[in-house]
Amino acid sequence: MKLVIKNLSKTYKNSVRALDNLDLEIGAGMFGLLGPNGAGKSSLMRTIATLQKPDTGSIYFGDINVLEQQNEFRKLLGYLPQDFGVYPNMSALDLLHYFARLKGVSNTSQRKEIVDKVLEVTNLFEVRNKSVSGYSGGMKQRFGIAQLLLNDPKLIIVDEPTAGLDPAERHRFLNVLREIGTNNTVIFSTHIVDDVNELCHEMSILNGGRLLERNTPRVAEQKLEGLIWNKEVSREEAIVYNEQLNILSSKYNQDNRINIRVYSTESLQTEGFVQVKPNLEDVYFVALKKD
Ligand SMILES: Nc1ncnc2c1ncn2[C@@H]1O[C@H](COP(=O)(O)OP(=O)(O)OP(=O)(O)O)[C@@H](O)[C@H]1O
Repeated sequence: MKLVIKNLSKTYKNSVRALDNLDLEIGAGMFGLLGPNGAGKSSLMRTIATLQKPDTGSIYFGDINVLEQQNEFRKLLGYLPQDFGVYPNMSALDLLHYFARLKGVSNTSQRKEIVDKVLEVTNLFEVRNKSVSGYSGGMKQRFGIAQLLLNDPKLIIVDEPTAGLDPAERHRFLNVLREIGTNNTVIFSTHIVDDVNELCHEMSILNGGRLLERNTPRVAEQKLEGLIWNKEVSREEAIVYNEQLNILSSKYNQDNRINIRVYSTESLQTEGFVQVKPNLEDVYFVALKKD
Protein backbone atom coordinates (compact mmCIF):
# COMPACT_ATOMS: atom_id res chain seq x y z
CA MET A 1 0.00 0.00 0.00
CA LYS A 2 1.19 3.46 -0.83
CA LEU A 3 1.46 6.41 1.53
CA VAL A 4 0.50 9.62 -0.26
CA ILE A 5 1.00 12.98 1.42
CA LYS A 6 -0.21 16.20 -0.15
CA ASN A 7 0.22 19.87 0.80
CA LEU A 8 1.08 19.12 4.40
CA SER A 9 1.76 22.24 6.47
CA LYS A 10 2.18 22.87 10.15
CA THR A 11 3.02 26.09 11.97
CA TYR A 12 3.42 25.84 15.74
CA LYS A 13 2.05 28.45 18.13
CA ASN A 14 5.53 30.01 18.39
CA SER A 15 5.31 30.75 14.60
CA VAL A 16 7.84 28.04 13.66
CA ARG A 17 6.77 26.60 10.32
CA ALA A 18 7.81 22.98 10.83
CA LEU A 19 6.15 21.58 7.67
CA ASP A 20 5.88 23.71 4.58
CA ASN A 21 3.50 22.48 1.89
CA LEU A 22 5.03 19.08 1.76
CA ASP A 23 4.21 16.43 -0.89
CA LEU A 24 5.53 12.90 -0.62
CA GLU A 25 4.71 9.43 -1.96
CA ILE A 26 6.19 6.34 -0.41
CA GLY A 27 5.81 2.76 -1.59
CA ALA A 28 7.02 -0.55 -0.15
CA GLY A 29 10.57 -0.83 1.15
CA MET A 30 12.89 1.23 3.25
CA PHE A 31 12.55 4.98 2.89
CA GLY A 32 15.09 7.29 4.52
CA LEU A 33 14.21 10.78 5.59
CA LEU A 34 17.43 12.68 6.07
CA GLY A 35 17.64 16.12 7.62
CA PRO A 36 19.51 18.28 10.13
CA ASN A 37 18.24 19.03 13.63
CA GLY A 38 15.06 21.04 13.49
CA ALA A 39 14.33 20.15 9.85
CA GLY A 40 10.85 18.92 10.73
CA LYS A 41 11.45 15.16 10.70
CA SER A 42 9.74 14.46 14.01
CA SER A 43 6.89 16.81 13.13
CA LEU A 44 6.30 14.86 9.92
CA MET A 45 6.57 11.50 11.67
CA ARG A 46 4.20 12.52 14.47
CA THR A 47 1.72 13.87 11.93
CA ILE A 48 1.73 10.64 9.92
CA ALA A 49 1.40 8.69 13.17
CA THR A 50 -1.76 10.76 13.89
CA LEU A 51 -0.31 12.17 17.11
CA GLN A 52 -0.66 15.74 15.93
CA LYS A 53 -2.82 17.47 13.37
CA PRO A 54 -1.47 19.44 10.42
CA ASP A 55 -2.91 22.86 9.56
CA THR A 56 -3.49 21.84 5.95
CA GLY A 57 -3.00 18.81 3.77
CA SER A 58 -4.02 15.20 3.37
CA ILE A 59 -2.46 11.83 4.08
CA TYR A 60 -3.69 8.61 2.49
CA PHE A 61 -2.45 5.09 3.15
CA GLY A 62 -3.98 3.02 0.37
CA ASP A 63 -7.67 3.93 0.52
CA ILE A 64 -7.52 5.05 4.13
CA ASN A 65 -7.80 8.75 4.82
CA VAL A 66 -5.28 8.84 7.67
CA LEU A 67 -6.41 12.12 9.20
CA GLU A 68 -10.08 11.10 9.15
CA GLN A 69 -9.92 7.35 9.79
CA GLN A 70 -7.38 7.35 12.59
CA ASN A 71 -8.53 4.20 14.35
CA GLU A 72 -8.52 2.15 11.19
CA PHE A 73 -5.09 3.48 10.23
CA ARG A 74 -3.55 2.88 13.66
CA LYS A 75 -4.23 -0.83 13.33
CA LEU A 76 -1.84 -0.85 10.37
CA LEU A 77 0.77 1.40 11.95
CA GLY A 78 3.87 0.67 14.01
CA TYR A 79 5.51 3.79 15.38
CA LEU A 80 8.77 4.07 17.28
CA PRO A 81 9.04 7.62 18.65
CA GLN A 82 12.32 9.41 19.22
CA ASP A 83 12.01 9.08 22.99
CA PHE A 84 9.82 6.66 24.74
CA GLY A 85 9.27 6.60 28.44
CA VAL A 86 10.78 4.49 31.15
CA TYR A 87 10.17 0.76 31.10
CA PRO A 88 9.02 -1.06 34.22
CA ASN A 89 11.28 -3.60 35.84
CA MET A 90 9.94 -6.52 33.81
CA SER A 91 11.57 -8.99 31.45
CA ALA A 92 11.23 -8.46 27.70
CA LEU A 93 9.29 -11.70 27.49
CA ASP A 94 6.73 -10.70 30.14
CA LEU A 95 6.38 -7.18 28.76
CA LEU A 96 5.78 -8.40 25.22
CA HIS A 97 3.16 -10.87 26.46
CA TYR A 98 1.55 -8.03 28.35
CA PHE A 99 1.54 -5.73 25.29
CA ALA A 100 0.24 -8.53 23.07
CA ARG A 101 -2.66 -9.09 25.48
CA LEU A 102 -3.40 -5.35 25.39
CA LYS A 103 -3.44 -5.58 21.62
CA GLY A 104 -6.07 -8.27 21.87
CA VAL A 105 -4.10 -11.49 21.35
CA SER A 106 -5.85 -13.54 24.03
CA ASN A 107 -5.01 -17.06 22.82
CA THR A 108 -1.94 -18.20 24.81
CA SER A 109 -0.27 -20.36 22.18
CA GLN A 110 -0.90 -17.80 19.46
CA ARG A 111 0.59 -15.13 21.72
CA LYS A 112 3.66 -17.23 22.45
CA GLU A 113 4.21 -17.74 18.75
CA ILE A 114 3.98 -14.01 17.99
CA VAL A 115 6.14 -12.95 20.93
CA ASP A 116 8.85 -15.52 20.17
CA LYS A 117 8.88 -14.44 16.55
CA VAL A 118 9.37 -10.72 17.29
CA LEU A 119 12.09 -11.62 19.82
CA GLU A 120 13.87 -13.61 17.09
CA VAL A 121 13.53 -10.88 14.46
CA THR A 122 14.97 -8.26 16.79
CA ASN A 123 17.74 -10.54 18.06
CA LEU A 124 16.54 -10.35 21.64
CA PHE A 125 15.57 -13.98 22.14
CA GLU A 126 18.72 -14.81 24.12
CA VAL A 127 18.13 -11.93 26.52
CA ARG A 128 14.34 -12.30 26.71
CA ASN A 129 14.36 -13.04 30.44
CA LYS A 130 16.39 -9.96 31.35
CA SER A 131 14.72 -6.80 32.57
CA VAL A 132 14.15 -4.25 29.79
CA SER A 133 14.97 -1.40 32.18
CA GLY A 134 18.52 -2.81 32.37
CA TYR A 135 18.93 -3.10 28.58
CA SER A 136 21.53 -1.02 26.72
CA GLY A 137 20.35 1.82 24.46
CA GLY A 138 20.53 -0.35 21.37
CA MET A 139 18.68 -3.23 22.99
CA LYS A 140 15.96 -0.85 24.14
CA GLN A 141 15.59 0.43 20.56
CA ARG A 142 15.33 -3.15 19.30
CA PHE A 143 12.78 -3.87 22.00
CA GLY A 144 10.84 -0.85 20.71
CA ILE A 145 10.80 -2.51 17.29
CA ALA A 146 9.80 -5.87 18.82
CA GLN A 147 6.77 -4.35 20.46
CA LEU A 148 5.61 -2.46 17.39
CA LEU A 149 5.87 -5.66 15.34
CA LEU A 150 3.38 -7.45 17.61
CA ASN A 151 0.38 -6.36 15.60
CA ASP A 152 2.01 -7.01 12.22
CA PRO A 153 1.95 -3.38 11.00
CA LYS A 154 1.90 -2.54 7.29
CA LEU A 155 3.55 0.85 7.79
CA ILE A 156 6.43 1.27 10.21
CA ILE A 157 7.74 4.66 11.27
CA VAL A 158 11.00 4.97 13.20
CA ASP A 159 12.11 8.41 14.28
CA GLU A 160 15.90 8.84 14.61
CA PRO A 161 16.48 5.41 16.15
CA THR A 162 20.26 5.35 15.80
CA ALA A 163 21.04 8.66 17.52
CA GLY A 164 23.17 7.89 20.56
CA LEU A 165 23.94 4.26 19.68
CA ASP A 166 27.55 3.06 19.61
CA PRO A 167 28.77 1.67 16.26
CA ALA A 168 28.20 -2.00 17.13
CA GLU A 169 24.70 -1.37 18.45
CA ARG A 170 23.93 0.86 15.51
CA HIS A 171 24.82 -1.96 13.12
CA ARG A 172 22.77 -4.49 15.03
CA PHE A 173 19.84 -2.11 14.91
CA LEU A 174 20.23 -1.36 11.18
CA ASN A 175 20.33 -5.09 10.48
CA VAL A 176 17.01 -5.54 12.25
CA LEU A 177 15.50 -2.69 10.25
CA ARG A 178 16.89 -4.13 7.02
CA GLU A 179 15.17 -7.40 7.84
CA ILE A 180 11.76 -5.85 8.47
CA GLY A 181 12.16 -3.45 5.51
CA THR A 182 12.09 -6.36 3.08
CA ASN A 183 8.41 -7.07 3.80
CA ASN A 184 7.03 -3.71 4.92
CA THR A 185 6.93 -0.03 4.18
CA VAL A 186 9.37 1.56 6.60
CA ILE A 187 9.97 5.28 7.01
CA PHE A 188 13.14 5.96 8.86
CA SER A 189 14.31 9.43 9.87
CA THR A 190 17.89 10.23 10.69
CA HIS A 191 20.52 12.95 10.57
CA ILE A 192 23.20 10.30 9.95
CA VAL A 193 23.98 10.08 6.24
CA ASP A 194 25.53 6.62 6.56
CA ASP A 195 22.27 5.21 7.96
CA VAL A 196 20.55 6.04 4.69
CA ASN A 197 23.54 4.92 2.67
CA GLU A 198 23.58 1.48 4.21
CA LEU A 199 19.90 0.87 4.39
CA CYS A 200 17.51 2.78 2.19
CA HIS A 201 16.51 2.13 -1.40
CA GLU A 202 14.96 5.58 -1.53
CA MET A 203 15.52 8.78 0.34
CA SER A 204 14.52 12.35 0.68
CA ILE A 205 16.25 15.31 2.27
CA LEU A 206 14.17 17.51 4.53
CA ASN A 207 15.17 21.04 5.49
CA GLY A 208 13.09 23.82 6.96
CA GLY A 209 9.96 21.73 6.56
CA ARG A 210 10.48 21.24 2.82
CA LEU A 211 11.71 18.27 0.79
CA LEU A 212 14.79 19.09 -1.23
CA GLU A 213 15.77 15.91 -2.98
CA ARG A 214 13.88 12.71 -3.64
CA ASN A 215 15.85 9.91 -5.16
CA THR A 216 17.63 6.64 -4.72
CA PRO A 217 20.94 7.23 -2.95
CA ARG A 218 22.91 5.97 -5.96
CA VAL A 219 21.12 8.16 -8.53
CA ALA A 220 21.47 11.18 -6.25
CA GLU A 221 25.22 10.54 -6.17
CA GLN A 222 25.43 10.07 -9.94
CA LYS A 223 23.83 13.47 -10.47
CA LEU A 224 26.89 15.04 -8.85
CA GLU A 225 29.34 13.15 -11.05
CA GLY A 226 32.15 15.51 -12.15
CA LEU A 227 31.17 18.25 -9.73
CA ILE A 228 32.97 17.20 -6.53
CA TRP A 229 36.61 18.19 -6.01
CA ASN A 230 39.04 17.35 -3.24
CA LYS A 231 42.29 18.91 -2.06
CA GLU A 232 44.50 18.57 0.97
CA VAL A 233 45.25 22.04 2.32
CA SER A 234 46.64 23.84 5.35
CA ARG A 235 44.37 25.53 7.83
CA GLU A 236 45.21 28.95 6.36
CA GLU A 237 44.47 27.82 2.81
CA ALA A 238 41.17 26.36 3.97
CA ILE A 239 40.15 29.75 5.35
CA VAL A 240 40.95 31.41 2.01
CA TYR A 241 39.17 28.74 -0.03
CA ASN A 242 36.17 29.04 2.23
CA GLU A 243 35.73 32.60 0.94
CA GLN A 244 36.06 31.61 -2.71
CA LEU A 245 34.54 28.16 -3.12
CA ASN A 246 31.57 26.06 -2.11
CA ILE A 247 33.18 23.87 0.55
CA LEU A 248 30.94 20.92 1.43
CA SER A 249 33.06 19.38 4.15
CA SER A 250 36.46 19.77 5.77
CA LYS A 251 38.10 16.85 7.51
CA TYR A 252 41.41 16.88 9.35
CA ASN A 253 43.77 14.03 8.47
CA GLN A 254 46.54 12.48 10.60
CA ASP A 255 49.09 15.10 9.48
CA ASN A 256 46.85 17.83 10.80
CA ARG A 257 46.12 18.98 7.25
CA ILE A 258 42.60 19.38 6.00
CA ASN A 259 40.85 17.53 3.19
CA ILE A 260 38.32 19.89 1.73
CA ARG A 261 35.57 18.67 -0.56
CA VAL A 262 34.20 21.31 -2.88
CA TYR A 263 31.20 21.52 -5.17
CA SER A 264 32.08 23.26 -8.42
CA THR A 265 30.63 23.22 -11.92
CA GLU A 266 33.95 24.58 -13.20
CA SER A 267 37.15 22.57 -13.25
CA LEU A 268 39.44 23.19 -10.27
CA GLN A 269 42.28 21.13 -11.69
CA THR A 270 44.59 24.12 -12.17
CA GLU A 271 44.10 24.91 -8.47
CA GLY A 272 45.46 21.45 -7.66
CA PHE A 273 42.10 19.85 -6.85
CA VAL A 274 41.32 16.28 -7.84
CA GLN A 275 37.92 15.24 -9.12
CA VAL A 276 36.43 12.62 -6.79
CA LYS A 277 33.53 10.22 -6.82
CA PRO A 278 30.49 11.84 -5.19
CA ASN A 279 29.15 10.24 -2.04
CA LEU A 280 25.86 10.62 -0.22
CA GLU A 281 27.31 13.12 2.22
CA ASP A 282 28.10 15.35 -0.77
CA VAL A 283 24.49 14.97 -1.92
CA TYR A 284 23.27 15.98 1.51
CA PHE A 285 25.52 19.03 1.85
CA VAL A 286 24.91 20.22 -1.72
CA ALA A 287 21.16 20.04 -1.15
CA LEU A 288 21.40 21.98 2.12
CA LYS A 289 23.77 24.58 0.60
CA LYS A 290 21.54 25.16 -2.40
CA ASP A 291 18.63 25.66 -0.06
N1 LIG B 1 5.57 21.35 19.96
C1 LIG B 1 6.31 22.29 19.37
N2 LIG B 1 6.07 23.61 19.63
C2 LIG B 1 6.81 24.55 19.03
N3 LIG B 1 7.82 24.33 18.17
C3 LIG B 1 8.12 23.05 17.89
C4 LIG B 1 7.40 21.96 18.48
N4 LIG B 1 7.91 20.81 18.01
C5 LIG B 1 8.91 21.15 17.18
N5 LIG B 1 9.04 22.50 17.09
C6 LIG B 1 9.98 23.24 16.24
O1 LIG B 1 9.70 22.88 14.90
C7 LIG B 1 10.92 22.68 14.15
C8 LIG B 1 10.97 21.27 13.62
O2 LIG B 1 11.15 20.40 14.73
P1 LIG B 1 11.20 18.81 14.61
O3 LIG B 1 11.35 18.26 15.97
O4 LIG B 1 10.07 18.34 13.77
O5 LIG B 1 12.56 18.63 13.77
P2 LIG B 1 13.51 17.38 13.66
O6 LIG B 1 13.97 17.37 12.24
O7 LIG B 1 12.86 16.17 14.17
O8 LIG B 1 14.72 17.80 14.58
P3 LIG B 1 15.59 16.91 15.60
O9 LIG B 1 16.54 16.14 14.76
O10 LIG B 1 16.28 17.97 16.41
O11 LIG B 1 14.65 16.09 16.38
C9 LIG B 1 12.04 23.05 15.11
O12 LIG B 1 12.36 24.41 14.88
C10 LIG B 1 11.43 22.85 16.48
O13 LIG B 1 12.04 23.70 17.41
